[in-house]
Order: sequence, then structure tokens, then C-alpha cells
Amino acid sequence: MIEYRSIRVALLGAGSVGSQVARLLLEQGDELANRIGARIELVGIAVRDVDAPRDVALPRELLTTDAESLILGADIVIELMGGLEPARTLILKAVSSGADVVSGNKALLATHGPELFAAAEQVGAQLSYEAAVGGAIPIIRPLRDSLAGDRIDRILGIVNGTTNFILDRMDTTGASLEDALATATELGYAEADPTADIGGYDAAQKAAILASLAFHTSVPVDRVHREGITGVTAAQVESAKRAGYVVKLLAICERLADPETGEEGVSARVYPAMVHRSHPLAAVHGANNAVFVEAAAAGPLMFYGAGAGGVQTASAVLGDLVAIARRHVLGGPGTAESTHAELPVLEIGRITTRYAITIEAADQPGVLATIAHVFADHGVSVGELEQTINDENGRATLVIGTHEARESALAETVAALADSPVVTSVASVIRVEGAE
Ligand SMILES: NC(=O)C1=CN([C@@H]2O[C@H](COP(=O)(O)OP(=O)(O)OC[C@H]3O[C@@H](n4cnc5c(N)ncnc54)[C@H](O)[C@@H]3O)[C@@H](O)[C@H]2O)C=CC1
Ligand SMILES: N[C@@H](CC=O)C(=O)O
Ligand code: NA
Repeated sequence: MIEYRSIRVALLGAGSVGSQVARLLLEQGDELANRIGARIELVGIAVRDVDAPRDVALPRELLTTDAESLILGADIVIELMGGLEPARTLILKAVSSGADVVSGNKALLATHGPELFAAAEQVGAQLSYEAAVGGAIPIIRPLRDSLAGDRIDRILGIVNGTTNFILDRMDTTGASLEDALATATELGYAEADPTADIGGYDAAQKAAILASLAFHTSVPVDRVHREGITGVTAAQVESAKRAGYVVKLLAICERLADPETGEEGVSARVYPAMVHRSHPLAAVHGANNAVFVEAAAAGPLMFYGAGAGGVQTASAVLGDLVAIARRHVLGGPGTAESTHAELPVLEIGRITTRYAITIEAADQPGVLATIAHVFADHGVSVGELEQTINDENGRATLVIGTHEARESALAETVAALADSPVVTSVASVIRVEGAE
């Protein structure tokens, strides 16, 4: 048996992910030591209550409620408590005491990332966070390392498993949003309070992290345009299906050049959108995640797998831990976060995409021409049109697909349609993303 030196690791939080990280560290100690060239010594696990019942049995002597003392003297701190505080303060303390940090805390990184990265960079510490986006799926390291020599133009991500499960169920069974959410809750995908998932908050945090990394620009979560799935109806999903599309909640990070000013900027946004069934993201079913990356030289790449789950996410945490521990063996500072580009973050009105608009209108001569004029007046070009007549009320339902249009022009078109005397109502507007 080789005598390795020890690397002292403190774990903060022993919930779904933390308990699995502890278990794997304890079970795989010898194997990890051989891979790293040093032994990982788990010096303690900070918990809220040392006597609380746990699904994963953890050695009692490792448990403590004193997280602050635990991090002093640790070489690497793994933060898996979640939430903004005390996680932020503890990470800052860990870094200032000379430790590297691994975290899966998307909420914290999307809100206080620049402060934490700056603190780490100041002392040459590493802050790694593969678990924060797409759980087990390697996406942070590919963007930061493998694609470091390329130029990322666009990322389309399905980064929330709960909403993907719900939308997939609506698509495959025709269920309403409420029924699909109830099933997601029964199966344990959705939290008791699913607001962060269905409101798009969780996906927006991940979009902020991906956009910051991909475009070397700080994109805080409050600059991410966010729409959740609460407005998605069974009728919309059905209409999309008839047209060969599926509705997905997308996190979109995009590099844009303003057509008028030529100014380069970035957009980060989350909303439900129609994706053509031929697009690889359309085949992402259930609670899975996938991140579709368009890079200038590499072309399209897709990263797919389990976006959540305790043991799956623990894999991403251990990957970061091993990478940092190997650097401890070899020496040298951590990799600083690159925000050298600092491109402007553009408002949603500046983006261009395609749209599907459902309109209820009178079934009378001249109605189509009037509606077509409204689109033309605002410079929005119509691609497809589907019309169905409701025999009971004599009204027409029009589903109009546009070519690429600017969001601000589309918003003005929709307002003008709503005011038009021939239009009964604009029933829905949904964006269409991904090339067919
Ligand atoms: N569960 C998942 O599938 C994924 C989780 N993540 C992230 O990983 C982190 C951990 O997530 P989970 O394990 O699911 O959460 P969890 O809620 O199951 O576990 C967090 C644990 O930290 C403990 N804790 C909180 N504050 C504490 C404090 N001040 N002192 C000591 N212990 C404290 C809690 O008692 C709890 O046991 C979060 O940031 C989450 O966003 C990321 C990807 C997927
Ligand atoms: N609530 C999230 C869990 C992982 O980040 C999801 O549903 O994907
Ligand atoms: Na990941």
C-alpha cells in the first residue's frame, strides 16, 4: 500500500447531495487516493442537527454543527448546504483561510458569483461548481476547459428536470399543467413548493451561470429574462404537436450583434418555447436535462443526462474535488474565472426569434387581409398560417407562425392585434427556437 499524504476536506451540508458525497468519499477512499496521488481525509461534516435521522448512515464522530470551526484548517471545502447565507460567508471564510472550494449552489453563484470568484482569484484559490448546472452532466468544465479555445455563439439548455417532466407529460398524454404537476409531485420530482421550478427561477440561475462562463462576462441572475411554464396550456401543447413541435422550457444564452448599431452583446433568457421535433432537444424526455452548445469551430454539441438527484449530482462534486486535489499534488494556483469580455447584457426587446401567435377572430371576408396588414405594418413577416373554424360560435382560430422578428416589433404587433376590431382575442404567443 502506497503511503500518500492527506488532503483535508470539510463537507458543509449532508442533504440529498452532501450525504452521497460523504458516502462515496468514505467508500472509495483507496481508489480516489490512487487516482489523485494523495488521500482525501474527510475531516468533518457540518449539519444542522447531529442527531437527525438520515437516509445515509454517516459516522457520528464526523458530524458537527460548527461549520465555521470545521473550515479552518481544511484544504478543500465542499459547500452543499444551498441558499445564500450562511453559504456565502462560509465560502468567503474558506477561501480567505487558504482553502479551495467546491459548490453546487446555483442560487449563490448566480447572485454572488463575481464576489466569490474575485475572492478566490485574489488568493489563487479554486472555486469549482460543476454540480450547479445540469447536475451530473459535465457542462461547466467543457465550457471552461475543453471549449476554452473556441467561441461560443449560443447555448440552448433544458436545465430544469421538473418542468421538462411536466411539459413532456403534457405532450405525451395530453394532460393539463395542473395534472402533470401533480404527477411530478407524486413521483418526487417537484418540491412541495414547486415555484422555483415552474416559475423558471431555477433555470434562470443556471442561465446566468452558463452565460457568464460562455461569454466571459458577468451575467447576474437579475439580468436574465425569465418566464416560467405556468401559462402553458394543453391547447398550446396540442397545437404545437400538430405543427410538428414540442414545448420545452429553454435557458437561452446568446451572443448577438445589434442589426442597427452593430454593437455586440449577450442575451440570457428563460421561457417556454416550441422546438421542432427534429431538433436534438425535442428528444429530451422525462426529468432529464440537456445543454445544446453552438460553438464557432466545434459546431453543435449536445450534453445530456441526469440534471438532478443526490448520487448523480455527487458525481459532479467528486469530479471537481479530484481535479482540485490533483492540483494540490502538482502545485500551482487555481484557474480564475474569466470575465474579460464584459459584453453588455441586452434587454429582451433586442433579441430576434420566431413566434407562433394564436388569434381568435371573426370568420368574415377581409379579416385575414386586415390581420396580415397589422403584421406588415410592424415589419413582422408571416411564415405559416393555420385556420380552423368553430362551427358553434362562427369564429376562426388562426395560428400564425412568423419568420425571425425582433421581440420589440412582435410585442407592438401583438398589442395592435389585440386592439384590432376584427380580432376577438390574442389567445397565446409562444416563441419558436432551434433551427428545423
Ligand atoms: N438535489 C439535487 O439534485 C441538486 C442539488 N444541487 C445543489 O446542491 C446543493 C445541495 O442540494 P441538496 O443536497 O439537494 O439540498 P438539501 O436541502 O437536501 O441539503 C442541504 C443540507 O444542508 C443542511 N444545511 C443547511 N444550512 C445549514 C447550516 N447552516 N449548517 C449546517 N447544515 C446546513 C440542511 O440541513 C440539509 O441537510 C444546493 O445548492 C442545490 O441547489 C445542484 C444540482 C442538483
Ligand atoms: N429542481 C431542479 C433540481 C436540480 O437542479 C430540477 O428540477 O431540475
Ligand atoms: Na453539471
